[in-house]
Amino acid sequence: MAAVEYCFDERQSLVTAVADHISELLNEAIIERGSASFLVSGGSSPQAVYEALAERQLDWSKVVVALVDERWVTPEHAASNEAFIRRSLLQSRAAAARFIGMKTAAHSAEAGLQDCETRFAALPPKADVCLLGMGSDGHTASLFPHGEGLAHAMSLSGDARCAVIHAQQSEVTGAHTERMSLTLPYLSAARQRILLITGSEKYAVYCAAKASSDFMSTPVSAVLNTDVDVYWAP
Ligand SMILES: O=C1O[C@H](COP(=O)(O)O)[C@@H](O)[C@H](O)[C@H]1O
Repeated sequence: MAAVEYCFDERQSLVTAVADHISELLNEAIIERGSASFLVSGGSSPQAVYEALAERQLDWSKVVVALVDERWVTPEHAASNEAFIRRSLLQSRAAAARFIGMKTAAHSAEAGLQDCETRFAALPPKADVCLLGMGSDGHTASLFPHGEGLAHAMSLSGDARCAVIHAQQSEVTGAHTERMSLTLPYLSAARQRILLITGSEKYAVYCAAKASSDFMSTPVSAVLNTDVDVYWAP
């Protein structure tokens, strides 16, 4: 298991390379298995990749797009990852894709967990592509350092796909500490993981995470312990 790094001089080349890689993988999945599943992250880093992907010629009607994590806010909220994916990815050609979000009508993430698990049961045991981001605190998806629920979400013995996380409030989380996340086992089962990182501050966090086995302090370290392609640009 290893992380393979692809470094670029500037962001546009990174965006094109990641969009090329993902569209190839989705296309191969459609040819080989008749459909493709794509696990997507929120955050600021992937926006340009999603906008590029939305224009790619793929049979998007055979693609299921599903979130890796969500803040427990309604899809109308400015901080909603679902809203972000609908705005950036599910446009143009990619509007034909099916979407699985995490926020339910339930008043809390705990109360919504079972419905969320039911939604994600529609996905195959191994999703085809999983695009992850990383926060400057070493979180990925909503696996936040020392978050409540983290040990359960990271436990390799469980077969749950979704988990509730209560992150510790920080500059990174803002007010949105109540989260739903895919579990480490389900993220790790994907046929291909891609970690997208931009900027020198995050590169330093990534290097430290790669050298660490303290998964509770830097959850992204657990992903770096699997086969993952890491794409970086300044
Ligand atoms: O909270 C989140 O942050 C991470 C990283 O986002 P970025 O803005 O630093 O790129 C993201 O991967 C995750 O999906 C999101 O909910």
